[in-house]
Amino acid sequence: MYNRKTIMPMECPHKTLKHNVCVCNTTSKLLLKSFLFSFSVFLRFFVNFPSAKQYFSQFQDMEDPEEMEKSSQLRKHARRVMNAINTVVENLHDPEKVSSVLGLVGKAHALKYKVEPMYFKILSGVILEILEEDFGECFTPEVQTSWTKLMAALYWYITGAYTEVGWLKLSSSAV
Ligand code: HEM
Repeated sequence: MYNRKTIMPMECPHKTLKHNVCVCNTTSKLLLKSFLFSFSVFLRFFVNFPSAKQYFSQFQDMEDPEEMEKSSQLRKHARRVMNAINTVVENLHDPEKVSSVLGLVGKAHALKYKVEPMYFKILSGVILEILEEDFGECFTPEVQTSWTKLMAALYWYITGAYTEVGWLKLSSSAV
């Protein structure tokens, strides 16, 4: 069973930076597959940015984090997000695959769920925040740079898909 202390080994073997973007497959895979990690990310995301809940029918009116925790929709989405990011990490050597995975995510969120793209940027910030808090000394400046680049790449591909489908409000409204 993973916990926050064990999902990231003390000596992260991030000697093989891929395209200068990510840490290393082993570390990030363990991390991204960790339920605890994805769960902390999404709880904080929805507690600190409650307007993001508007897209989720099951918990849009919930305020109590303990109640939100039980939502199967929240859990399922957290898992999907981490799986998608993990697929990106595993395919950093293959830009076409990365583009196709994130293109589909972008198009679904623009056309089907109509999510304001700014929420992707906010979510990236929360992911980076929790990584820094939970992994302290393992989150070295080098690792931080890698994750920041990964998050920026994600945002770039996803918003590229938004633009492709004609979503023009990329720098919109307040949260
Ligand atoms: C990197 C960030 C994200 C990734 C990789 C991601 C990934 C996914 C995936 C794979 C699905 C299922 C796709 C489908 O139905 O075709 C999904 C569904 C969904 N996503 Fe995201 N997502 C992300 C961020 C967000 C954000 C920021 C929001 C809103 C604030 C959001 C709202 C939704 C909603 C409402 C659904 C449908 C949920 C349901 O039907 O239960 N997603 N997401």
